[in-house]
Amino acid sequence: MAIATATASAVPPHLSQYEALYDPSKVLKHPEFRILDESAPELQDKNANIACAYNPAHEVHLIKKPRFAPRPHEVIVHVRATGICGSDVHFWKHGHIGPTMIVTDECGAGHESAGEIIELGEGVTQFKVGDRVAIEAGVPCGQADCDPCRTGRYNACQRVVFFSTPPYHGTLTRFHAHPAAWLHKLPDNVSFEEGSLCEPLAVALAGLERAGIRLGDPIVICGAGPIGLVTLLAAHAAGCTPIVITDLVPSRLAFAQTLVPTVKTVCIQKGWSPEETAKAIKQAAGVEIRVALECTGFESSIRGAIFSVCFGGKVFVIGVGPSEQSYPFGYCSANEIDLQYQYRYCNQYPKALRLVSGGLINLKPLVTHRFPLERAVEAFQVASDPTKGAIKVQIQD
Ligand SMILES: NC(=O)c1ccc[n+]([C@@H]2O[C@H](COP(=O)([O-])OP(=O)(O)OC[C@H]3O[C@@H](n4cnc5c(N)ncnc54)[C@H](O)[C@@H]3O)[C@@H](O)[C@H]2O)c1
Ligand SMILES: OC[C@H](O)C(O)[C@@H](O)CO
Ligand SMILES: [Zn+2]
Ligand SMILES: [Zn+2]
Repeated sequence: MAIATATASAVPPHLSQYEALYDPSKVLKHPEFRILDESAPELQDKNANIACAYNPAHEVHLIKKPRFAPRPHEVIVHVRATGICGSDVHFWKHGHIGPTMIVTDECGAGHESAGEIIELGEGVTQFKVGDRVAIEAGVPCGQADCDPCRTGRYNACQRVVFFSTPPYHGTLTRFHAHPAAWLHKLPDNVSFEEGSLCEPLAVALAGLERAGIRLGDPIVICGAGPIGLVTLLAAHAAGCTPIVITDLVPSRLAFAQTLVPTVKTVCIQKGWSPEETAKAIKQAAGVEIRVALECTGFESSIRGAIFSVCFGGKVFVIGVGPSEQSYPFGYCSANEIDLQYQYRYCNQYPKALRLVSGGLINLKPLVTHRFPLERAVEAFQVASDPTKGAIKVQIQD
């Protein structure tokens, strides 16, 4: 399914306000809009709607966006914590994700956010000013003529407004307008920082759910980046054992062991064949592996995962890599290997918040670097530089 970047014509009337609100031509041509350098006086003004954006010239900078009044059924959130996702960095560095999500203009980053409601639009009854919320960044159309929305698999909605995917500005901003229906109240014992981390956790939870993970499943997780690590935390909470995790970078595997000391680590050596990768994984597991949760998207890792699971096993690919890849058809066919893929998530935020609030998943250690909003450009540089050793870089306001 080509991931459509919603255009004005495709966005139904009730979402057109987002097209208007977030369409670059409406934001970038607004009299208040400007690109800010580090000496801009606006950076001293806590009422200025500062945001962080990337553009087709592969620049990332601070911008001043207009402040918007809440529309009916919408609220204004003072965004207090935003995590930088690898996808934000990818849009900045490469200008696209897959064949259709292209940066054509300045586009605000960020889709892992939580904050405090400061203004209610008409008709909002489920929240009050001061409520603390996690922002679900994908706002589907909810129309009766849209099967995915009508059947609840709204991550497939072709009219979705996914904030930070062009043309929609993201939630890495001081003040963000959002439909109240796509906010989730934070339990009192869940911080803004944890609320923002519920976005990558939602990705992992959707993967475990659709992969049919069960108590006692022997699994391998390929890749120990933020997604692989939240997947590790979720799989451990779900009672998977043994869990093997792989990566190319020893420090990321060491970090994984601080999160789940019983995890078995495999450092993939350059030049290993997929069969050698699988052999190392199987040796580390000591038992047959039923499911591989692949969190890199790279062909070599996916192929290694295929050879590592048992007859009738499953490779569930959360990673997003090159659009065209090859895989060992004959081996998959003769071993009844199920291959499954995932695109974002649906219906996961309430579960994510329950697991964090209930103490089953501790996300706090994932945040390794924190920056104030005014230093978001520096934060992006740290997030994009593997030598800095960041796992999750958070921007807080
Ligand atoms: N399906 C979705 O909805 C969804 C949502 C968010 C992110 N993602 C994707 O998940 C993937 C992981 O995201 P992330 O933020 O953790 O990325 P990341 O780049 O921070 O981490 C990827 C990790 O994989 C490791 N790696 C690379 N090649 C490897 C190999 N051959 N074997 C083992 N490890 C290898 C890297 O060293 C790195 O630590 C990305 O492809 C991202 O686009 C998918
Ligand atoms: O966490 C959600 C993912 O990063 C996004 O779907 C990205 O891949 C495209 O916007
Ligand atoms: Zn993301
Ligand atoms: Zn829809």
